[in-house]
Amino acid sequence: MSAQPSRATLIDGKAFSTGLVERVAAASARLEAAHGVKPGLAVVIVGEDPASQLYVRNKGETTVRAGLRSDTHRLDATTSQADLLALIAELNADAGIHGVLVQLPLPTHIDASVVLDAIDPDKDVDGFHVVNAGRLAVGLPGLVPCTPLGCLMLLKDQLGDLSGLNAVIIGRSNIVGKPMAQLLLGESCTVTIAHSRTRDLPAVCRAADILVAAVGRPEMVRGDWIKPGATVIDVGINRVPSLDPEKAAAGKTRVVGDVAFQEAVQVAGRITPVPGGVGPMTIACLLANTYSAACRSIGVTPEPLDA
Ligand SMILES: NC(=O)C1=CN([C@@H]2O[C@H](COP(=O)(O)OP(=O)(O)OC[C@H]3O[C@@H](n4cnc5c(N)ncnc54)[C@H](OP(=O)(O)O)[C@@H]3O)[C@@H](O)[C@H]2O)C=CC1
Ligand SMILES: Nc1nc(=O)c2c([nH]1)NC[C@@H]1CN(c3ccc(C(=O)N[C@@H](CCC(=O)O)C(=O)O)cc3)C=[N+]21
Repeated sequence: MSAQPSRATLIDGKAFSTGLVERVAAASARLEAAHGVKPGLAVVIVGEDPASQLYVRNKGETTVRAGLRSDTHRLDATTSQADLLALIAELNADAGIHGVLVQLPLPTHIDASVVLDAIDPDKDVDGFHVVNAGRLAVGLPGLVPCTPLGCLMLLKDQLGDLSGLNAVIIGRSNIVGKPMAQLLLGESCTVTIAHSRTRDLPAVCRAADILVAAVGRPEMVRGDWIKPGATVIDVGINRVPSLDPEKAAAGKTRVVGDVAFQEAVQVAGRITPVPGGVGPMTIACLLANTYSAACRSIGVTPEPLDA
């Protein structure tokens, strides 16, 4: 008899996010009944990037399904930075809007950091404003970036107390890697941030009890980079040609993560799939942040939304 290879438990971000969206919907309905305030999210998209259009549509649909207000502002790719800043100023001043998200990437003639820092930090539901990055770094309450927040919720749900665990994050972007590191440090993990200059990345990864891959390179993390039993969170969303050569020739694509899933699933203890893992959590956390921002705008303490 040959030994069965062990298979990791799948972390079902899609199911978790459905529950989180339901909790946001219920808490928002109570907020509206008690205080007459319906949380409102404004999403601004500049240009026609098809992937961005898809995410923006998903966000809008989920927001409306949760009973929140959702406004989408579609601006032409040639919109000037000044016109974009003028729209943000309007949204900052709009009492019916509690969350403002400017979809990234922006066209190259616009300076993203200027635009992100023009958003009122208390409406910055992406958590990208320098003030919110600072609050997270020093441990003050603030709006936390949605993708790392969603990863942390999944990790706590799976593992409970994270203190003392070795966490390795591959990627040091301001929107995923750095805030993920801050959150895990806040949970008393021993945190390593790896990036393109890291020496012997496979060896660094093999020390991880928690491995978060946020690289943007399809299936870069191999099975033999993973410590047996580790928890693997795959943030990557990469479009690659379809496996079927005919479909690939016709331009059909599929989505894969930054982790070679078929290898990793044989070694890891738990792993998020792509799709159906971190992606849906990002959208659910955006709604949770919009709900919290709406509460704080009227001085109400948000209800806890953890499972
Ligand atoms: N699921 C979701 O909701 C979301 C998914 N994503 C996905 O997550 C991934 C990361 O996104 P983002 O953080 O914006 O990406 P960035 O491109 O901003 O950052 C990528 C990071 O990976 C590092 N890196 C690149 N190549 C290597 C390598 N060969 N070895 C080690 N490190 C490397 C870079 O290092 P260096 O700094 O040295 O260049 C950089 O820090 C993407 O696939 C993106 O699509 C992003 C946001 C939300
Ligand atoms: N200001 C800003 N904030 C963002 O949060 C932001 C952004 N800009 N620009 C683009 C990235 C990417 N992003 C995703 C959101 C949801 C899924 C998602 O729902 N994914 C599904 C479907 C994946 C698919 O099939 O395409 C899944 O993984 O199951 C993915 C990626 C948010 N981003």
